Amino acid sequence: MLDALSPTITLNDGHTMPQLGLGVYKTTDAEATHAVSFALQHGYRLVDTAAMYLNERGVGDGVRASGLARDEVFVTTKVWFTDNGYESTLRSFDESLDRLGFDYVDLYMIHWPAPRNDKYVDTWRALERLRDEGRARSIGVANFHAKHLERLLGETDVLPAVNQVELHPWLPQTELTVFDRSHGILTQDWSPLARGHVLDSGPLAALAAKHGTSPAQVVLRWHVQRGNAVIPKSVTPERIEQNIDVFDFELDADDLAVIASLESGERTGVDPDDRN
Ligand SMILES: NC(=O)C1=CN([C@@H]2O[C@H](COP(=O)(O)OP(=O)(O)OC[C@H]3O[C@@H](n4cnc5c(N)ncnc54)[C@H](OP(=O)(O)O)[C@@H]3O)[C@@H](O)[C@H]2O)C=CC1
Ligand SMILES: O=C[C@H](O)[C@@H](O)[C@@H](O)[C@H](O)C(=O)O
Repeated sequence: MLDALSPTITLNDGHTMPQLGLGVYKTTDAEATHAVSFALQHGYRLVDTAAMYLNERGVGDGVRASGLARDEVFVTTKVWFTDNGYESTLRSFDESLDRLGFDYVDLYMIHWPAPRNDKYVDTWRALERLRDEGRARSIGVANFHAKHLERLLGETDVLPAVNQVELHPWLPQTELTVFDRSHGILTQDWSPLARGHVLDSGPLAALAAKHGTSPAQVVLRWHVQRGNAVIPKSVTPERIEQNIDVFDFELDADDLAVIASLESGERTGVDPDDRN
């Protein structure tokens, strides 16, 4: 069992969260169990799932199989947008906890604001209640544009701890990251490798050669060096190990300029305003 390899970040509610963790989107229960247990034994301490991934059972089993105690692992899950709304969120949360086999999660997030349904403020009130009850230690949002956050901040009492958004060299989300930070909200980057597609960019191969790393490590180093949290997904043992091995080298200003030149605005997922 390796000690924790990722530094932690203190959230605006005082809890600490590992900066880098494992994503498990598009993995079956069985794949999730293997990947989670392997990752936890190799230095990871955070796993990111969602009701929509249909693998919370596998994630819970992976945590139990790892040999770590529940309180050594930071588990995050999310309410899917079709369950946005007060009562439906409380129900969905109970179902997630049941599938995970835990009596709390470390971070519970609104998966998408789904602005046309106009239920994300009610959803947030349900999360505030879960936080008061201690069943969700921290609460956050995902896929929120600044305008969605502004509305939440204006109408509710508890600040989201995290805004988990699509972010990678093609889509660095600099303005949103600055907005989040100005409110003490930590940006957590999803699809940090643009689902693997950004890794073929020629300039990354040169940076990887310069640092004696892989292109994925260069990209993940860029994420952590910007001060964001990040959740790369892999079910491949060597990649799982490689992806957290990014805390002992530094990208310099020239490297950062090369990565900045990859910005194209291209998303791999939908724009949050279009998901309803
Ligand atoms: N809140 C939201 O709406 C969303 C949240 N997420 C979260 O973010 C996580 C990460 O995003 P995701 O979309 O999965 O995509 P990532 O950007 O993490 O890319 C994952 C892909 O890259 C491959 N890969 C991983 N590591 C390496 C490596 N070192 N070298 C080469 N290829 C590699 C993986 O292959 P393999 O597994 O075969 O090794 C997989 O195909 C998700 O799993 C989920 O937890 C994702 C999407 C939306
Ligand atoms: O967490 C997973 C996501 O929200 C998933 O729904 C999206 O990444 C989707 O595939 C998209 O294309 O936008």
